[in-house]
Amino acid sequence: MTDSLARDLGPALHRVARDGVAHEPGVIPEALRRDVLAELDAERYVALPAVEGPHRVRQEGEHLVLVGDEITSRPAVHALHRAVVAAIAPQVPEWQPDEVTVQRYAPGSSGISTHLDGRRHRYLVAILTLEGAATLRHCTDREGTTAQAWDADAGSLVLLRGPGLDGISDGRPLHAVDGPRERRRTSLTLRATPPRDVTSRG
Ligand SMILES: O=C(O)CCC(=O)C(=O)O
Ligand SMILES: [Fe+2]
Repeated sequence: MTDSLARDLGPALHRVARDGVAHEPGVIPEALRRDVLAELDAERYVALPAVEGPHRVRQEGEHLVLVGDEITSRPAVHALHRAVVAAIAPQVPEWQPDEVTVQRYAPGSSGISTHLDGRRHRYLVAILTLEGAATLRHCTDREGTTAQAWDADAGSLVLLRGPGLDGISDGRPLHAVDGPRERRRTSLTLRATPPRDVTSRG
C-alpha cells in the first residue's frame, strides 16, 4: 500500500511554526483516501457531546477514537498514519502521534465552535479531510473573529501548532470548523498523547 503523501510538507511545516495554522490541499493520494474511507465505513460512530469543557465549545458531529492496535489492525488507516509521520519526521521527528480520531459531520450541521485543542497534544495536530468539505477558521478570540479561513476539502491537510513546536512553549491556535453544506464531511486527526504513567499519581 502507498506509504508516501502526494506533496512535500516542508513549506506547510514552516507556515505552521510561524502562523499557528497551515493548510495544504491535495496531500492524500486518491487511492489511499478511498481505501481509508472504505475501511472506516463499517465503524460505529458516537455523537460528540453537544457542549464540551469550561468554555462551552459547541459541537455537532460524531466520532470514533482509535489507539494502539486499533490503528495498526486497519491497513489503510495505518498506511495513512505512516505516510503522514514519514512526511513530517524530517522537520519534527519528536512528533509521534498515537491517537487517530475520525469525525463525521452531516450536511447542515454546525461543526465545532472556537476552541483550543488540548495542551497535552504536543508539537502538532494533523487534520486530514477524507471526504466532503468545510471552512476551517483560525480565530483571534473565543467569539470566533476569523483571522484566516481555508477550505478543508477532500485530500487536504490542516496542521495546528501544538506545545513545544519550534521551542514555543504553548502557541496553540484558536480555531473552529464549520459544518459541510451539501454532503457529509469526514476528517481524520492525528495527535500525540503523553505516556499514561506521566500523569500524576495523586
Ligand atoms: O474535523 C475537523 O476538521 C477537526 C475539528 C477540530 O478542530 C477538532 O476536532 O478539534
Ligand atoms: Fe480542534
